[in-house]
Amino acid sequence: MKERISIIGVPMDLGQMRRGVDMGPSAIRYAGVVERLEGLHYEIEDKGDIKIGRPNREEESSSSNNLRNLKAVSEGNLKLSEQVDEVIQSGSFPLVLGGDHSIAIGTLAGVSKHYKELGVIWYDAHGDLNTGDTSPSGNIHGMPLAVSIGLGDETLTKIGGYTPKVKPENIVIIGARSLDEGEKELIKEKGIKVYTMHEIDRLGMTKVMEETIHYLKERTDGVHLSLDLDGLDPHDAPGVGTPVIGGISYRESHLAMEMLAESDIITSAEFVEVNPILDEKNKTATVAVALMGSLFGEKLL
Ligand SMILES: NC(=[NH2+])NCCC[C@H](N)C(=O)O
Ligand SMILES: [Mn+2]
Ligand SMILES: [Mn+2]
Repeated sequence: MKERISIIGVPMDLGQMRRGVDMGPSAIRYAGVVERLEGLHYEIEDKGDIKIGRPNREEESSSSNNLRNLKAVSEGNLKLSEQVDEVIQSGSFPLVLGGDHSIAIGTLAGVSKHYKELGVIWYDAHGDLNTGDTSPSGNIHGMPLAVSIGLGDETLTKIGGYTPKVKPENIVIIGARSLDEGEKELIKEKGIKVYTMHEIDRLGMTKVMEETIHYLKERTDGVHLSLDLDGLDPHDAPGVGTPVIGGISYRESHLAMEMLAESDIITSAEFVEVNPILDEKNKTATVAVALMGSLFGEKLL
């Protein structure tokens, strides 16, 4: 892992309907992310927050493409992609704090320029593989993984000036338990590797992570971790906008992060969907920071 970590906050809440997730970066900072990682002897640079515009009501309501707030979401993601690109160029590790999951579009647009065969671990209850055509909600936070493999509206797929960002065979989804019909079809059609809760129960997290790490090590030259806090069970991470019961536990998640730290394959990361308004005393942000600790090598002894 690199010695310097650059934190980028993205106060984005326009990729879904529940306000408050724009305060995620503040909640994560308040939970002590900088101190925690400094304690692990990294040099931390907090780049502050990307400015996210407000949607123009008229413009958005006149568009009929099933992509809510498309303009403001794509503009925010363009700025994010530029920041992430700069951070990597400066030799630092980009750690992006969300914000709803639509920001993965910008993160991946910035990261992927630097790798020929970028791998992605998508730790999430959802597949986020919808397009405007398949989305039941029109919420762009349900679309970033599809966008990153080049599917969906050009305004999103072209961010960064190239498409696609990731090959479907370089993706591993972990924790899935809520997939829309179109997403299920896409997973089969593209051969995307998925560990649903069924496989996690059956194999155990140790085996799931061993297989994931082995799989990605063989075929990629960098791996981005996109961790949606709703991948965890809502008991452990209640402050999320689209909770789904029966999720990955706090313990299993720590184990997963520790195994990633040992493997040394992660080259960028983002933690998304922390919504302090829906949270219980900042529990979800605190869990996010604890997981970052493990991801960056924290050990008890
Ligand atoms: N990043 C997330 N929390 N995504 C939830 C997506 C939910 C649903 N599949 C949709 O497309 O609307
Ligand atoms: Mn999710
Ligand atoms: Mn997600």
